[in-house]
Amino acid sequence: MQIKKIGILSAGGDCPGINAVIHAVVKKAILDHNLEVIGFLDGFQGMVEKRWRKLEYNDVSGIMPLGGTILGTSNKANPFRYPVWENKELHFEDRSEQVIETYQETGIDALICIGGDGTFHIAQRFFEKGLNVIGVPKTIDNDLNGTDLTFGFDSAVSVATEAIDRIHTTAQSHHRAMVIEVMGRYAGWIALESGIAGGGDVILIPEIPFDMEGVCRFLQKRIAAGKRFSIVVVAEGARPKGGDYVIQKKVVESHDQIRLGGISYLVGQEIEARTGIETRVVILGHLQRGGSPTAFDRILATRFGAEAVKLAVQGKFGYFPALIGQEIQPMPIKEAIASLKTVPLDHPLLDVARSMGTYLGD
Ligand SMILES: Nc1ncnc2c1ncn2[C@@H]1O[C@H](COP(=O)(O)OP(=O)(O)OP(=O)(O)O)[C@@H](O)[C@H]1O
Ligand SMILES: O=P(O)(O)OC[C@H]1O[C@](O)(CO)[C@@H](O)[C@@H]1O
Ligand SMILES: [Mg+2]
Repeated sequence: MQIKKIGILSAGGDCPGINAVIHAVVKKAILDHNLEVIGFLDGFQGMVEKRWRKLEYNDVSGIMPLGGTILGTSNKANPFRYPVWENKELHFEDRSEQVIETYQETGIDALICIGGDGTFHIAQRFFEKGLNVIGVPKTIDNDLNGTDLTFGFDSAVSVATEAIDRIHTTAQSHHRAMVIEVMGRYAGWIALESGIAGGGDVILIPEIPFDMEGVCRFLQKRIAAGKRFSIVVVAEGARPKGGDYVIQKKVVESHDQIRLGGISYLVGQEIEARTGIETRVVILGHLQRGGSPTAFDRILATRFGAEAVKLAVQGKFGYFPALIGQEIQPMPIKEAIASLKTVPLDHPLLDVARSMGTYLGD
């Protein structure tokens, strides 16, 4: 089958590099294959509501370094369980048929879905319903299976590392403990990598429930050794042993309703109460998702975008381009959603952190 027209959408949380994917998809589609490209607005919401725009070559000029996504996104619009508010009451409806209608009406031959695990779940269901779907793996969390890396992760780690560097100097000047909370609900990749890059003294990740007493003992030992400040990097999904997540709010329309945030306050309060060390807390939050992608993410996003077009032209539907070692390889979307890619307890970076004298809370 020779394809003539493709659609593209970005769904789930935004992250640096989505525009670099759109840039690559549109350029390669037009330059190498003379395809027409349309972009659906706000993820699957735009397919349900029939909102899209044509993407011409000039529309993507200069967007590579821009954060966010020029198409908009939604992390609530699951067409199979679409949130509908009526008289302030929420109910869910199956709007998947509308997506299929939009796909057919627009005359696209393939749909490129840029997203994380949630988006890939939806994409896989549409693939099983007969749509020609291709995925592009996005998420700052790096928790998608089947690919060594997702784009967005390197940018988030860079932002978090710079923040830790800045916090280091004020911690040092005031002889304080500083607790920095980074994103990562169930996977501690951002905390682990930015913690190592920023020289964190303590790194707490969701995969290793932490011992609060151990954290306090460790900080006191640092003081006894003449280190008058400490940096504690904590993932938002980290939990004390026997304890639970700190939930900031619930988003009722979401598949995973909980939004985490605030574990750093608990850790900071406990440090101050148990050790008397003056402590301050910083939550980086959505700063980690905003702004310009790193050069690494621009290149990875460009490789993914170009490969996604290649997969579409080859008719390799139900697949996404994955980074395996240095190579980009086609991987079934199914593979990516089989389970979440958390930090394995025997991961070499954990050993590296320990060898640097970092305490991991266990
Ligand atoms: N397991 C699932 N099965 C079906 N739909 C899901 C699932 N998880 C999430 N979704 C839906 O997929 C959409 C996007 O999910 P989510 O907000 O987690 O973004 P994502 O694509 O996983 O990217 P990220 O997690 O990086 O933000 C939401 O509409 C959500 O309701
Ligand atoms: O943008 P929202 O809805 O606050 O979601 C925040 C969540 O999304 C992510 O940024 C990406 O999945 C997580 O790290 C974080 O827990
Ligand atoms: Mg997700």
